[in-house]
Amino acid sequence: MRLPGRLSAAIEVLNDVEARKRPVSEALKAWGLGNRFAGAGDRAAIGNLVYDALRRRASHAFIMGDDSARALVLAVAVLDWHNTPETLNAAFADDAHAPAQLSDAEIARLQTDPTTAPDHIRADMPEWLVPSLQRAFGPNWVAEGQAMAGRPSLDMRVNALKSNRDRVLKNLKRFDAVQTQFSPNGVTIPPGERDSRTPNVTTDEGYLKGWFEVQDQGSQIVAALAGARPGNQVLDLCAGAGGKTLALAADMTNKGQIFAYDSDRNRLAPIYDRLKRNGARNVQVRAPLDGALDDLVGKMDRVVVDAPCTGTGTWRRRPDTKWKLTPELLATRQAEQSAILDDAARFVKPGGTLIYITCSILPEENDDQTTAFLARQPQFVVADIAPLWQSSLAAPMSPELPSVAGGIILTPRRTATDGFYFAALTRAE
Ligand SMILES: C[S@@+](CC[C@H](N)C(=O)[O-])C[C@H]1O[C@@H](n2cnc3c(N)ncnc32)[C@H](O)[C@@H]1O
Repeated sequence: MRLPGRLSAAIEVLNDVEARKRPVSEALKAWGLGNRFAGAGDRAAIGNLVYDALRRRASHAFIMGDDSARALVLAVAVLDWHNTPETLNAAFADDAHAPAQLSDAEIARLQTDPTTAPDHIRADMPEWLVPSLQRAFGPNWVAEGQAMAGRPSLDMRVNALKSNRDRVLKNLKRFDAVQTQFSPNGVTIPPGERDSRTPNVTTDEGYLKGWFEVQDQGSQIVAALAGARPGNQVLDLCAGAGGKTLALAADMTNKGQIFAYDSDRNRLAPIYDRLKRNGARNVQVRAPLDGALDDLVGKMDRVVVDAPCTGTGTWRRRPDTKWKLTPELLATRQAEQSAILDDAARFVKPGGTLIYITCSILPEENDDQTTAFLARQPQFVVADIAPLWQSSLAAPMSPELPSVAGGIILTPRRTATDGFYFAALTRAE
């Protein structure tokens, strides 16, 4: 397929997402199944167009004066992929699968000065979140939003139980993988431009042998900050598929014990295979049964709460969810978070630490939760993150990261990672 056909396909996929209210990944998959002539390169390019269109939906719709799928895709083709309207129209004239020619009105709209847009549109953020973003980032909130509308890198955590970073870098040299800035075990492949394909590293023999896991550097940083050390007793209370569990097991060099729990069996299911592939032998998976964790009360050195959240920190990867978030969903997640924090507190032994993590940038899910928890549970105090950072990570902590309540916030703009919140809460002796 040439670019005109790929643009038409991207328009079709976006219309399908809108009409059927289906997740974009599903719509892309369905398009691929219905158009088997399209090769891997075509599917990657169409995916890039669709995701780019959703990442900058508000600012591109402002420029075009139109938020239709066609307007968004044309804006990506010209403004992000640097085609000119003239070359597009010439290519469209030659291609039976092309969208209709760009009209004079569309070409004129593409000249719109984006700096004339209201702030939330320049930031490509839902307007109702502006007060939250201002609270989290002060005057930098527009720049933070703009960075959140970019493409993410592909990050991997080297599994020190089975390999080392030099070996993995050598193995992934063909993808131009380089070391991550902060995570001492991280490897990253920078995001490509336009129709570049993200490599499927999960077919690499190194991955299959358990040498590395795909994990955003932000997730690696917060797992490292959790400070799990060999010999510790650790409860990973929201273990899900085990991304953090595996990192904790490696930091503990398989010594001590991790208890991995999740209230959702389906989410927990992949952890068994992943533990095997990673050679993580100090993890006991606890299935969600009544009383499953009763024997752990008051005994844990670390309790990690990687809480269910709105996922606002991952909007570069799942930009469709940016426009679907509602105040009701946020309120639901907040209620879950405070209940889980209170549940988690009972497992922490005196002198132990409760680690609170979200992949959200919203203060309602972050500092507000920390502050409210400390008020409800006065036997906990917030721990200083600076020494944790210094002893666990490869580059200094930027003074921008600390939040008002004593946590830190990572973002694409600050750390070239997904958005994450981390707070360490220590129980008095
Ligand atoms: C952010 S995800 C965890 C991701 C995982 N730690 C990782 O690194 O791959 C949050 C998880 O919390 C789980 N969860 C939600 N409510 C819970 C509860 N009350 N107790 C334990 N887990 C819960 C969800 O099922 C979900 O898997």
